[in-house]
Amino acid sequence: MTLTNKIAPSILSADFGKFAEEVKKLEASGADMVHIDVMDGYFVDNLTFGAGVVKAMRPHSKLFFDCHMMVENPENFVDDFAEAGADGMTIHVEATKHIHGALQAIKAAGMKASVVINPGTPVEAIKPVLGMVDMVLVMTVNPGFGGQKFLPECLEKVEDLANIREWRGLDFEIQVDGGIDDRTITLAKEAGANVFVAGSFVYKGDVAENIQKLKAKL
Ligand SMILES: O=C(CO)[C@H](O)[C@H](O)COP(=O)(O)O
Ligand SMILES: [Fe+2]
Repeated sequence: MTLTNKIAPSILSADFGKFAEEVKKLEASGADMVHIDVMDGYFVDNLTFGAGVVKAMRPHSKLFFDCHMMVENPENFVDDFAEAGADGMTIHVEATKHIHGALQAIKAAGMKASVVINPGTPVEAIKPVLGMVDMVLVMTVNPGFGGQKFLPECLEKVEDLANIREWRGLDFEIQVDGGIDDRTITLAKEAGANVFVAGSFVYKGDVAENIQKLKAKL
């Protein structure tokens, strides 16, 4: 199975006053998707934006809108995000009592359905849903804020997921998120990840140049 390597810049580190311009710039700069960090102030200690902002950005880009839902009970937001034009929703196994049903609802709404685990959550917690997801996100920082230090101990879970995928003949992608730069991306790739979220690294300086620096490592 060959999975394409992808760079997913996180607009969490972009200028919140210029999202239309920022997503256009990402498309012109060779980004493969736009990573949209939705935080509710409950699941994590930070509050960002919701479906209204996704809807406002939608006319400005054809890129895949990859919504990382750091919200309690993400199943309550499926219809709003589908209507807003989200392409995929990635939901935390820690945030719902009904992970299987929530993933089913995302698929039924026509979006890609993905699951995410925090640094303290084992792969075992998501084994029952691995056969139904498009992507597994392994957090490499604790969720809530950009600019944190990469946690290398999370890569063991990336390796385990890549092995399970092979044994079971599955085809989900493996994404990493948190502290990805032009050094840590290589560690994550070697562990078996193929989708790389990067916020602070991409937005420190020239966006296009930084995306190319990451792509050069893949
Ligand atoms: O989900 C996130 C935080 O919860 C962000 O996507 C992530 O932190 C990206 O930012 P950086 O590359 O600066 O670590
Ligand atoms: Fe994220």
